[in-house]
Amino acid sequence: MTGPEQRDADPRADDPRDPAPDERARPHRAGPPHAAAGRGRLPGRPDQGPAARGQAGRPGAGDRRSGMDRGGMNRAGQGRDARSGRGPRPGRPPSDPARQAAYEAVAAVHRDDAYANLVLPEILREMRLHGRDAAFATELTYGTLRALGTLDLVVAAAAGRDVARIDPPARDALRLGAYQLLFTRVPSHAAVNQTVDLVRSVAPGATGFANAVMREISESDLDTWLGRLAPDAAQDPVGNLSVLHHHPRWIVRAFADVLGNDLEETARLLIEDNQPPVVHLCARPGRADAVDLADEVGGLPGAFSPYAVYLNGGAPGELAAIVDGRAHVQDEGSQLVAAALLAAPVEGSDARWLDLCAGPGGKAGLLGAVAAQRGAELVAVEVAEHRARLVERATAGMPVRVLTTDGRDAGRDPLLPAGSFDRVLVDAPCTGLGSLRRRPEARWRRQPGDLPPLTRLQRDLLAAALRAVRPGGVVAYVTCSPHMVETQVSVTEGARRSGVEADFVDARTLLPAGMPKLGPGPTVQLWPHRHGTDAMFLAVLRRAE
Ligand SMILES: C[S@@+](CC[C@H](N)C(=O)[O-])C[C@H]1O[C@@H](n2cnc3c(N)ncnc32)[C@H](O)[C@@H]1O
Repeated sequence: MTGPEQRDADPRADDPRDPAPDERARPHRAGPPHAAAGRGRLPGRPDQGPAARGQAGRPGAGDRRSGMDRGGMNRAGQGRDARSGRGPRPGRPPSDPARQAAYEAVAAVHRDDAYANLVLPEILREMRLHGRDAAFATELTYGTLRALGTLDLVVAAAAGRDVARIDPPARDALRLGAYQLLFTRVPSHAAVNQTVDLVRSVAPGATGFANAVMREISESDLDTWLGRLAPDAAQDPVGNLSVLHHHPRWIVRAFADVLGNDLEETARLLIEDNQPPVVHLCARPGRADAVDLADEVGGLPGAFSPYAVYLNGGAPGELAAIVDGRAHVQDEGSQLVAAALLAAPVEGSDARWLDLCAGPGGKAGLLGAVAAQRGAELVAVEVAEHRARLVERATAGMPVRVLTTDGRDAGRDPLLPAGSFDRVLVDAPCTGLGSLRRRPEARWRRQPGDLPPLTRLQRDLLAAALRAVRPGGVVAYVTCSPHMVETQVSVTEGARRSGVEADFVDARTLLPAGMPKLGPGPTVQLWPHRHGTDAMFLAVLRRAE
């Protein structure tokens, strides 16, 4: 992806809400966003086997580069040369290239803390996989990682032991095999044989074990396994949803809390979270018009944001409009919350805007484009040096000044003086639970223990924003998480601790007319299953005169 929203190894491990670089647009669904098919089989493809597909493109042992060459960095920012996992052994019969690629990606995610959306494209490139093979490898990787918790229950039940007690290479191969058996149309015999071949090449001692486990899994279909393994819906509804829809229990609980404990709606959200999102473009104001851009790229104008275009397919990074800076890849929800900051009425001066958490620059790209139209200047603050450079790239040619500094110092830092900005955006670092569609492994990596440090940061950043905004000016507080403690609690606490008097603006009035299901206000929570966007939260505060 060439757009500014590309995520890299993330020092803050915050909300990776942006479209994944390898993400391909999926066909747009007509009509309002709706719950997709339940827990049935996902689209797979008939297995052709390595013989039918030929061996072209399979790298020999000599072609294999070290893990460091692909996938680059892990979450800790370490190179992958320290990887300890086993690749296929020379001379052993490897499985087919698509499955091999998926195995390598899943293993890198678990072994090296890699991000699937970064590591998989590298592996596909290295293995020279394209077309159907690349699509199959992507489906296997993303599907396996999304459904991991449920797959692990199945593998453990079939193996008669917890997955923690299975050798990691065999465990990852079995997870991929179970996914093929239960979630795709790959014929059972092919899923079993290919998985056993894969285990033979990565964990030869476990070949017989893998064969037995795969055969046991293949004895029952997904519904039967779920019926056996999911807690009873009447006794433990959250646990039941957690297994049925492959989300950790604490995340299901958090979503249900925000959705008023409506478990049917919670299920619709979980189902939507398991779908790859449609890729959205933002037609940059003054540089492109959304309707014209939709024509140009063969997409559809967005349902809500005046800047949004839904892509129908293809690689967004290759589009001329992206390459020449007329558009960038950005979820429609992100566009809406950035535009809401600009829609809030302010009296008097309106030329100094601040983006307090700007990297990698998606919203700064939109705010900067409007600043150019309105004769304003945007100061974009980002604490991480390399992300600040991404903001510069995303806002090239716009009236944007990028500062690499800590946003918590706003209102004290002479470069960000108190009471000097007319509009301030706090797009706070968060758990990213609102964009689980985009990062298949994220739901299993995130832990409740991530919340306290993030919420402290959120409150401090909001307090700094309230110090930096002038009386009568507005602050938009945004997260890509619907978790109550990151939204309502952080806003209330941040505002209280700032010592600055401020009032809520009804954020619903700042969104396009006719948007459905925005709740009672004054804050707004967007949802994938209601609006087709990431689950963005928006609160708008006006500093008292
Ligand atoms: C949710 S992301 C912002 C996304 C961005 N607004 C966009 O639309 O592309 C949060 C950003 O805040 C940055 N950040 C974290 N702590 C910060 C701090 N104390 N001051 C400034 N930026 C910070 C992170 O590095 C990260 O780039």
